[in-house]
Amino acid sequence: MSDPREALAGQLAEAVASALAEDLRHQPRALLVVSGGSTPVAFFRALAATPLEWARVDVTLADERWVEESDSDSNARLVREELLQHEAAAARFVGLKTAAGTPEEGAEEAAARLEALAWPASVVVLGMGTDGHTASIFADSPELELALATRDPLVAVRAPSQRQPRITLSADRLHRARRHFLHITGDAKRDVLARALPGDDARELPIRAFLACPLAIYWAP
Ligand SMILES: O=C1O[C@H](COP(=O)(O)O)[C@@H](O)[C@H](O)[C@H]1O
Repeated sequence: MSDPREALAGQLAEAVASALAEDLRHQPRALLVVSGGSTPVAFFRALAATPLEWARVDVTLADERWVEESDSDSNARLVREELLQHEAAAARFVGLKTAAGTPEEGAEEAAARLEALAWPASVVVLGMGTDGHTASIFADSPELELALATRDPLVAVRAPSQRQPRITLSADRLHRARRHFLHITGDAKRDVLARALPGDDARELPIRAFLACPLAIYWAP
């Protein structure tokens, strides 16, 4: 039997590519918002190998750690190394990290970059941590209420549970997409999602902010 996580990544890549192709039939460019972390690597590799009019695709991130792109924790680095390859090398990537020293100082420039993109996004692919966070919307961050409520596109985040400051697309901006996918693997994340589904307090489990809209859940053991 094939590796279930590889198979899941392939199925997700197929669904995302087909959504992008569908939107490209009636608009000049399509926007794809992806998450970082470890889960998306197999998905990025599968998507990068998929034929598509990539030169008409913009890619940005749901969130970023405020680290240099040379840092192994950089989500931009992950996207460049794993997604913007092969067929997908022609896509245009717009990162969230700027030259500013802090996400608070860099948020305005990053927001201006986002405003130049064609919203609504065609697809947002969310991830989720075992603490129920998604993007960089963390239950323990002082910016939690802001990230869930603001109409601003970005929020600078300093969560005590995280080593680095971060920047995240707000829940409102992440909602501005035609299609939402959640990509998770493993029993621990399945159990967190099972706990999140019957409740509605996104301050406890931020993933709940995305359970009230259509969300295609891609899970494998
Ligand atoms: O910190 C992050 O975590 C989540 C999940 O990451 P994973 O390593 O468990 O796959 C991710 O969705 C988010 O973009 C990332 O910055």
